Amino acid sequence: MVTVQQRRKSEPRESLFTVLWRHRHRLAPFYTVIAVWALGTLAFAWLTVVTTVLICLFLLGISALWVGQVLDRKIERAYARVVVFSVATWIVAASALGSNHPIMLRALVIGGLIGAIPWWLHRRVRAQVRVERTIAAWPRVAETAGLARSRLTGVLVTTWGWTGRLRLAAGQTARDVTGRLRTVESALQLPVGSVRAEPWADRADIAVMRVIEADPHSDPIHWAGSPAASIADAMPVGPYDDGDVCRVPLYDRQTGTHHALVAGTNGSGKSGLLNLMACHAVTAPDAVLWAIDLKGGIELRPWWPVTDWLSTTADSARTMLAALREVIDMRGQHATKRVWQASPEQPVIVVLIDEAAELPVECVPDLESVARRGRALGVALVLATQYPTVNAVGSAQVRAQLRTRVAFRFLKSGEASTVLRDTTGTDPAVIRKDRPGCGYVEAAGAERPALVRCYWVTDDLVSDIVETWRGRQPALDPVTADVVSTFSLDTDDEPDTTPASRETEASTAEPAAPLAALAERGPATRSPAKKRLDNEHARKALRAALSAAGEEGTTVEELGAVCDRRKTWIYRELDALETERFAERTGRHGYYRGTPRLRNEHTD
Ligand SMILES: Nc1ncnc2c1ncn2[C@@H]1O[C@H](COP(=O)(O)OP(=O)(O)OP(=O)(O)O)[C@@H](O)[C@H]1O
Repeated sequence: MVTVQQRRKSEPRESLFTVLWRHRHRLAPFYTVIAVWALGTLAFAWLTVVTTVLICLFLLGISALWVGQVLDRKIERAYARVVVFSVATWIVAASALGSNHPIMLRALVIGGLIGAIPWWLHRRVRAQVRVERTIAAWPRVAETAGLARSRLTGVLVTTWGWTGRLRLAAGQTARDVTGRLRTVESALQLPVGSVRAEPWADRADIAVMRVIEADPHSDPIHWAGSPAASIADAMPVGPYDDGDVCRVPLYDRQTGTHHALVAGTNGSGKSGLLNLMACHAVTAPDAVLWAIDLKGGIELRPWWPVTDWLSTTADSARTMLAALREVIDMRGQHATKRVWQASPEQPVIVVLIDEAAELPVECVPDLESVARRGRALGVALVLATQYPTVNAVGSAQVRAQLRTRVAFRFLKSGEASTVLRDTTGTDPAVIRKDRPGCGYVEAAGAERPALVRCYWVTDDLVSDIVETWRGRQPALDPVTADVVSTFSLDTDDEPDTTPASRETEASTAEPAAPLAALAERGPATRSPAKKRLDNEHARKALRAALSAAGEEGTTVEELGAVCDRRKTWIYRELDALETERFAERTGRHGYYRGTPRLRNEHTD
């Protein structure tokens, strides 16, 4: 029997060059010192001191920019800048004194040693050294794991571990690697579950191997709050378990909107993801948010000030879907391009539906129609449900249109296939219960079968975003606005004041004239058949309401009810009135009043 030692002896001896290359990260400070000495020698031999200074200043400028771009940690940037500056100073001095001058040599050796210590202690370098050892040991590991003759190449150390390409022997595939992950972990003495493998899309004989040394999913990851520059930008959902960020498109300019199905058991993180999508939609300058929350508004109601339409009951959801269907009809008739081109003048409508299974069955034809035709006409549907059965999402037709799929935790293994098209290597039933927001994502550009932890948007963050973005959403395009204006604004579309609280307010307060008229009219329910005020009358009503609001002022919601318009229209008009100095904000948040100028105009 051949022992490990005998086998090692029989292996061919490596050349000095291979050894120096393999240990390049550990030996980098020595290589740098030699390179600096050589540059000093060249500068002394060929350049004047002035030329050397100019070249060094130029290189210092470039490296300062480069360091700022490449290194994300302050301490790393500081280290790099000190090293670059010291090297430049030494080369300039060497161009005057010569690099073999005893003082220069002493400075180089001492400086090199001082610079090398933080380098050797650095976490990433130590990780790199560990990786180099793994690469060296790979032929033996591969043999033990049944992947003989495979080679580990292109290894990169990441924040969370390392990633490499496994070049497989003829006949081996990525599936062979996934089947042997536990053996590989054992041979490399790594924790269970820390090695992942995925196929390489371009070549069947290459697998991507990832080793996770620190788990990026161990704690909730708060949303960083970056606004979307456009709804056409893919939305960052959260990091995969190797730290790469998963991005999901809600819309793209070539193929239109991407409808989505979000499913998982209760408490698995569906509403969290809807909140993340709401952040994306309300901060994008070319999208408006419509939302149906059939949990009575508990999840999406906080977004109401920045939504264009929020429904919290089955009845108003039915109205919204009927309106959407008509919007699509009209957009289709007026469309000049094959795919809706989102812009602030013609925004995409992002429709979030929480608890889609609660939608009344009468909605199904409208939902089917919107799912089928909305893609090319700027309507993005996102359905969240605990039960991803055909019935829960309306029909097989609707489900077929939901091209983005997100599967959070399920109770049973088989359930994954009701959401994900490809369940190889994924099992949402084994997602840890204490990791809400973890799930598998299938979307254009996000096909990896790896776990993602969605960014978490806290309630405080939702309030902050709503306050910051209030009034900044685009107005609906005229075609859509015309259609929407013929649909009723049900009482539950105005959830800041429940019907009950509105009754109390009406009986206790003494509202200004137009608002009193509203109170007399009762709750703001309109029949779908009733036509709205035209724009001219709505503008007159707005001016009258503002001038009647007195010093106290009035809210956008109340103005919306008086003028028969949604908030985006009111905000746009208020902006114009503010510019003309006819309206102003009172000191109280969200309250507006007419200026003396407007009041005088009205008295006249
Ligand atoms: N991405 C996340 N990161 C961290 N914690 C999360 C995340 N998503 C959700 N949670 C936590 O899990 C809880 C439940 O999440 P959520 O309400 O989104 O679940 P759900 O799937 O919508 O549940 P249900 O179907 O019962 O409404 C949240 O209150 C929050 O504490």
